[in-house]
Amino acid sequence: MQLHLRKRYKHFSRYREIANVLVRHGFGYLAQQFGLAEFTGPRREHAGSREQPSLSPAERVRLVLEELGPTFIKLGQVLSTRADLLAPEYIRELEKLQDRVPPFPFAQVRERIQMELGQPLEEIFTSFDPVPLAAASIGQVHRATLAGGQEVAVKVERPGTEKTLSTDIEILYDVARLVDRHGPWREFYRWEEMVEEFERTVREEIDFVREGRHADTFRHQFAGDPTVYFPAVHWDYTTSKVLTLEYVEGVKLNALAEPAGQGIDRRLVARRLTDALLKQILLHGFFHGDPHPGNLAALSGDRVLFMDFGIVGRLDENLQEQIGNLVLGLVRRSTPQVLRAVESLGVLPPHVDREMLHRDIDALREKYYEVPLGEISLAESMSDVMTVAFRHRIRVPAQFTLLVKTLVTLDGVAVQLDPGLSIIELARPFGRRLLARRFSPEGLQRLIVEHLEDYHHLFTHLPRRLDRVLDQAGRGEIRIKTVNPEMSRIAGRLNAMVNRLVLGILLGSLIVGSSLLVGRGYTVFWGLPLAEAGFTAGGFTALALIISILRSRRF
Ligand SMILES: Nc1ncnc2c1ncn2[C@@H]1O[C@H](COP(=O)(O)OP(=O)(O)OP(=O)(O)O)[C@@H](O)[C@H]1O
Repeated sequence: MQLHLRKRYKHFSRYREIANVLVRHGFGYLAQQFGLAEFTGPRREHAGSREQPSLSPAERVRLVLEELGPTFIKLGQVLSTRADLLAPEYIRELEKLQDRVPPFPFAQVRERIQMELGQPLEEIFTSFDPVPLAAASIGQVHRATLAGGQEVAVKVERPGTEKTLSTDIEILYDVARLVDRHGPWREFYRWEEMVEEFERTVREEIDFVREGRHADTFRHQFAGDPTVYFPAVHWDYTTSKVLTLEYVEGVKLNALAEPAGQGIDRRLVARRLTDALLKQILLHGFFHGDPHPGNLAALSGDRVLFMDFGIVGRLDENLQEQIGNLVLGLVRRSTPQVLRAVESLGVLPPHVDREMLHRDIDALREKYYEVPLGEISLAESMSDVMTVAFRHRIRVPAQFTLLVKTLVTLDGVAVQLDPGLSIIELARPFGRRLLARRFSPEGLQRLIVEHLEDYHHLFTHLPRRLDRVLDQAGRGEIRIKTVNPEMSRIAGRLNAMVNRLVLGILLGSLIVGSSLLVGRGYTVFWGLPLAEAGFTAGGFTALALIISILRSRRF
């Protein structure tokens, strides 16, 4: 297997780094399969190998990704949402991937701000805390005050992020194409497509203008809602590499340790958070894709603050409809309906064992049949569904897996705040609303208007066509013609074979017949002996037979 030559030399040192990390953690065979073996010496595998027999393969995968830096950490985090692709032990390990890194120096923050905003830091801000509030691999957040007096949180991109990302993504593409062509898993996964999807996600995440727009969208959708809050964006001080947000002080949900701590009603916060996310998912089709407790805080009056809008999920109408069916299924407690919706969401592999799939689906139905709605854990039921998808290699859309991951994260956060909370119970009114919306006069009208042209065509032509068909049926004149292109090819071949057989028999008879007539003195026209005439005819027949065989390329 050969990697693309030009790229190989352009990114030589990075390739070598990746190969060595793989080998060090006992994945030398993978380096080989990914075409990276040439970047490591054969001895290194043993000399540098840090493989610890006590660590499971999943743990070692996590260590590899952590060691390879931001792109691979992100890759691992994205993969941790793909319960349809990876076994549960890998998902659990990848979920642990930490994006905490040492902050980059304040001098670089200052330089970046001046370069991006075109003014020295001191002219824009009256105060700027050089110690970041948080530092991640893509950026770090500083607290500051604008010249106008507004308190802000400034997120600055880590220098070199773009370059490292581009190199790593080029390498990932290169390896993916190679694996698609020769790898052992090419039947099941389209690796290049997966890298494309990943690239789209991370590029979106490192573009702070997009993140700002996401924040604005949420702010707009929840304008006037006193239960949740989304910080405002200071667009004059925002570029793709610097994001300036209104600073909002709250109690992070991961710091809400005491049941009655900090005068906050944990149950109310849990309920409001769940409600807001369900609204985003089921009504707006646009949701916060990373609601972990570090990205959420409680404000006074138990208002929920959302932060970090780098990862958002979008549900197109079709997906929203299927998810709507899923929720309706949950509300009606009809597991078959839930599973039908999931089945129609996914891409079934060509050789799926349908019988086994249905057996698994039945087992799920039985598992949840007797359980009261309020006691069903959303996280558990979703992961059960994803396990079935994984077992049968059903590929589900990335947006759906992000949704599942979001719901599972929400389940964790909300249940920790209020162990008695049931997301499924809270989804019930949305289910009703969805039903009402779908079957309301406006909903039906919208449906009809959307399909008006199709219906118009159908209704204007249908009576005439129906009339003609019924008329023919009445006269017993309906003929059904089946065309099988394979059939006519086989028939053609058979014809040729029979012709050759007939020629062969004719040739045999001519030779035998003519031999019997030799020396008998029988003649045909112009005194030509009959036996010779027979042999001549045999010669021509033999020639025709040879030509026919040669033309059929079956000599
Ligand atoms: N508007 C804000 N007001 C107050 N603090 C904020 C605000 N935005 C971000 N922060 C603080 O900065 C931290 C990191 O912000 P954010 O999550 O956006 O950065 P990140 O680099 O994407 O981090 P991660 O990927 O780990 O979530 C938050 O956890 C919070 O403490």
